[in-house]
Amino acid sequence: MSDKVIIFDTTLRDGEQSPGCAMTLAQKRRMAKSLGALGVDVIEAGFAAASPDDFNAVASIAREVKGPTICALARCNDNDIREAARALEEAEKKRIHVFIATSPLHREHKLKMTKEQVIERAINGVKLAKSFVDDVEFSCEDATRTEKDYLAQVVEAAIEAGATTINIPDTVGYTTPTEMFETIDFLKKHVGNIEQAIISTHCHDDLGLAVANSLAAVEAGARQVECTLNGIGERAGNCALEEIVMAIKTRANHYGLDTGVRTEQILPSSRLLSAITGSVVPRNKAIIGDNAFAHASGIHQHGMLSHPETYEIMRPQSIGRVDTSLVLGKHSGRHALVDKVKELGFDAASEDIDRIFADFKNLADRKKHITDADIEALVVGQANTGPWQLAQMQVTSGTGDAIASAAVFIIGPDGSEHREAATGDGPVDAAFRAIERATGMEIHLEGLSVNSISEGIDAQGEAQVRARFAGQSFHGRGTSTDIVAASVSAFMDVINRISRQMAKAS
Ligand SMILES: CC(=O)SCCNC(=O)CCNC(=O)[C@H](O)C(C)(C)COP(=O)(O)OP(=O)(O)OC[C@H]1O[C@@H](n2cnc3c(N)ncnc32)[C@H](O)[C@@H]1OP(=O)(O)O
Ligand SMILES: CC(C)C(=O)C(=O)O
Repeated sequence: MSDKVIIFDTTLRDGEQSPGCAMTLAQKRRMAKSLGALGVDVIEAGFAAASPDDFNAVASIAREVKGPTICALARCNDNDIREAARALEEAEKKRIHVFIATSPLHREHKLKMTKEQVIERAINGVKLAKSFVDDVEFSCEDATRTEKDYLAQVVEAAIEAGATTINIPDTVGYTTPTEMFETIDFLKKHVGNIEQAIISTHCHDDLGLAVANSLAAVEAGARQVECTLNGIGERAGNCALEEIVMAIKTRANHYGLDTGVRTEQILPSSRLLSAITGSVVPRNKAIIGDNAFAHASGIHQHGMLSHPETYEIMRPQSIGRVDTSLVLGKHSGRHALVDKVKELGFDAASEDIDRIFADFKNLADRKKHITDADIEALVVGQANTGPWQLAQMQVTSGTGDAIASAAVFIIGPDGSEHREAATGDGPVDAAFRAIERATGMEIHLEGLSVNSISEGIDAQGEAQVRARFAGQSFHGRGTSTDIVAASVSAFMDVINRISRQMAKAS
């Protein structure tokens, strides 16, 4: 049996079936290219018969995305299969995926078909698909609630009719890892021609078991896993691509298997999907959540500083993240604090670490987010203000042809008054330019993010600015109920940190 697990991505088909995740044609094409770069083996591009837009999405992905096999889903009905074949015409490598439900519930209440009628529809569907393409996948929808003997009969008939991949979906996320293992094992033992097809699995996450069930199927001999980026999909979602891929990679010592995924592309692809669908990844989400490689407690931070493997089973770079983050807060200890003091450019050996640590603990008890500027203020023993003061600011912006502009009035370190104005791509850009003019500092902006730190229409926004000046990195933070004011305050924070550093060095 091969030791490669085929990664079948269904973000654009099952993923799009999650409420709120509908994508436009252009967004699907962009996502498909990203999936190609990620190195998935199969992209299920859509359900061609569902709508003209779905048809066009499958057709354009088939035309444009080279590398992965492009797949289209179809019911066991002539029109769906013909539409799938037509949409796939220009694909370099193509697959038609036909399915029909096999469980008693679906047969009796939904399809209103007998066992024999379902088998007949499955055979006819696979044969028709086979008349268009060599690569035919057949799925027994709701397989995990289907009588095992009957499931084996359907699978055998589908392979006999020409299916080259047999998918065993846990359509409603009902099964358990042990049951999934037993189901695949049963099929291997009771389907005479099973060796002629690749066994696949497609698990939903209704009980939070999609990845565990997929891994159990793989342990039993499945060599294709169907999954979606960020785990999006019907209801609670599908098996998350990033989780299954990293589980197989990280526990290669256990599974002895591999995928062809370029894992360092996981985070960029995941972020693209979030941006496109607008669905935010929870902070604690495995692999891709903001906290997945963040450490906040002192004992863990000390371990991480001593050896990253103490508390990390994967390196953040392996999924495309720049680095681990040690987040300073009320649970941090002295080791992490000293590390941060050094990172900020101070000579920790000559600082009064006992005093700084005591002040830090006091501050952390009162403040949720401790920033670099806070630590710097603790080290230099001064409040995090000045020497530049923003006395006044006015911005204008609008839509269409309106030009964003800003005027600032800034008091310099020696009490001098600086009034400047500038235009920009938006009010924030205009304000930053005006501040640069007023202070005479040219800042290379590397990033700006604004997050809400409280709830409601009067929520506080927290802006974080990352910038470079004279080859050094600086961070600034600002808060306000006005996001332009928060951004400007963060930029002023950067200006002041640079000035303080320059004053100290001179
Ligand atoms: C588990 C899964 O994720 S399966 C994929 C689910 N995805 C989707 O449904 C998204 C795309 N679907 C659609 O756009 C629409 O449902 C369409 C265009 C496919 C069909 O629309 P309609 O013809 O209006 O049918 P509707 O969706 O209301 O009902 C489904 C019909 O397909 C039949 N059907 C369902 N599954 C299958 C199947 N695998 N093979 C054959 N027939 C099937 C149902 O019995 C029902 O038939 P009926 O109209 O004769 O009663
Ligand atoms: C069509 C099949 C594979 C499916 O999406 C499911 O059963 O969940």
